[in-house]
Amino acid sequence: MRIAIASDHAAVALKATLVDWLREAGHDVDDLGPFDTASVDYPDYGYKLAEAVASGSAERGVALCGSGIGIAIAANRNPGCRCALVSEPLSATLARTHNDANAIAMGARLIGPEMAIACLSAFLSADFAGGRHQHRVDKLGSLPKVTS
Ligand SMILES: O=C(CO)[C@H](O)[C@H](O)[C@H](O)COP(=O)(O)O
Repeated sequence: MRIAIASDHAAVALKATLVDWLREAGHDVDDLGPFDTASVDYPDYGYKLAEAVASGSAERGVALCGSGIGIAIAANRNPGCRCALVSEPLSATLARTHNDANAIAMGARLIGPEMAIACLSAFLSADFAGGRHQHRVDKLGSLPKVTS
């Protein structure tokens, strides 16, 4: 599977760990940066990550920052990106089965590499269940646009 991954400065080390794990598992990885720990702004990398999954250049996305919160908010500004903030594997599975999430966000200052790998593994191995969940996911894409 082609997977895009991006972080901010707080999650560069976790990103490197997950890139290695993904490549060892046979995935094609687009590492969208950053590549050192100089301070950067999570909206810029959430934007890039969302663009990769929304455009179809990546099938799945992984978004990382200190808490996972900021980069998830940024990624979800793109209507083509459904990014779920997770910290344990059941939520990662449900993000796929119920929400058809195409990206997950995790917080490098909140969970360790083993838990992050467990979440990512669960996310990548689960499929969207469809059925009653389909029209709910469809509604996410057709909610009225709020301008104020
Ligand atoms: O968690 C984050 C945003 O939700 C970021 O990764 C940052 O860690 C957070 O904003 C704190 O910023 P800092 O410059 O690393 O103190």
